[in-house]
Amino acid sequence: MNTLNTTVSNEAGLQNAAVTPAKEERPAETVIEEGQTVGTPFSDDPKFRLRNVEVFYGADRAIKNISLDIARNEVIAFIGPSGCGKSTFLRCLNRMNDSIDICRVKGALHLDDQDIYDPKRDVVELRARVGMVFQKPNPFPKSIYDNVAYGPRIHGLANRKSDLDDIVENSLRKAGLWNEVKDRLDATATGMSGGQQQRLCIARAIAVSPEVVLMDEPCSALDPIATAKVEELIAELSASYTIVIVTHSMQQAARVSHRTAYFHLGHLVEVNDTDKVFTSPEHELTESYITGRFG
Ligand SMILES: Nc1ncnc2c1ncn2[C@@H]1O[C@H](COP(=O)(O)OP(=O)(O)OP(=O)(O)O)[C@@H](O)[C@H]1O
Repeated sequence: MNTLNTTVSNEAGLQNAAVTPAKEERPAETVIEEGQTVGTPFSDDPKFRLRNVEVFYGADRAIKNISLDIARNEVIAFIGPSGCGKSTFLRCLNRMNDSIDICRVKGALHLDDQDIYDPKRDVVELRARVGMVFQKPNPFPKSIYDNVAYGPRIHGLANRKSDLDDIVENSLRKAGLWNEVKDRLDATATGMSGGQQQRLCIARAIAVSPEVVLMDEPCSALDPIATAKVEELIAELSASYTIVIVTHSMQQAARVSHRTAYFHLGHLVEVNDTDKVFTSPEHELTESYITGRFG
């Protein structure tokens, strides 16, 4: 395995010196061994098997030799300082990085033993299996009904109007939104509150029966009440789906996830059960981050 010792003081210092002068107390001698994640990055029942993943934006390497399994039906949280590569790594899982011209992904990335980056792979079908919810709710400027019906329609999941009605109702129920919107399904989605819009986007993602839902800071634009609703929803959805969530809120990671992965400067430093990460992290850098010494 390619090993590179990187003193964090140098690398992080260069990147953060201008913006975080008060938080420079990180352990000066901490060394990140590239590709050497501590804890439990692997699983006996992986949904995703990701090996030696590297992501480049032009010549810049944003993800550095990361290997990780994401287990079936687990909720795993990605945490770490801004710019450490959480979103970039998340977007590899359904090839959302394909739309960025200068982005190149290397390594072996498998979903149920199928190569995600197989050139013959149908990316539309992949994204139906691996849905995504973004930071800002992004409903289509259409009715509530049409937002949820959109995916099932383009994937031909319903032959009759009554089947489509059932999918829409079930998805809105699972997203905890049915009772709030059942009498105004024809109203425009952009007139809903931010929290409702985000739950609508979750309903839209699950309407095509995905196996995985990726969430990139899904609550960052929501107030505490709407956040609590989305977190409850994540707990309920985890019975049926594999969920990967990027979050800046350590409290949120602690509340919703089974395992937590700590990223640092493009490295995956530690993956462990969430309780362990927040009570007795194995890596010095994880501890520094969760105790607020930097980030
Ligand atoms: N489209 C892009 N073009 C060039 N570089 C990018 C692009 N997107 C991200 N990067 C760079 O890749 C690195 C990782 O960024 P990424 O957004 O994945 O980090 P992050 O941990 O999700 O950050 P944040 O918590 O701030 O959202 C950063 O150095 C960032 O500047």
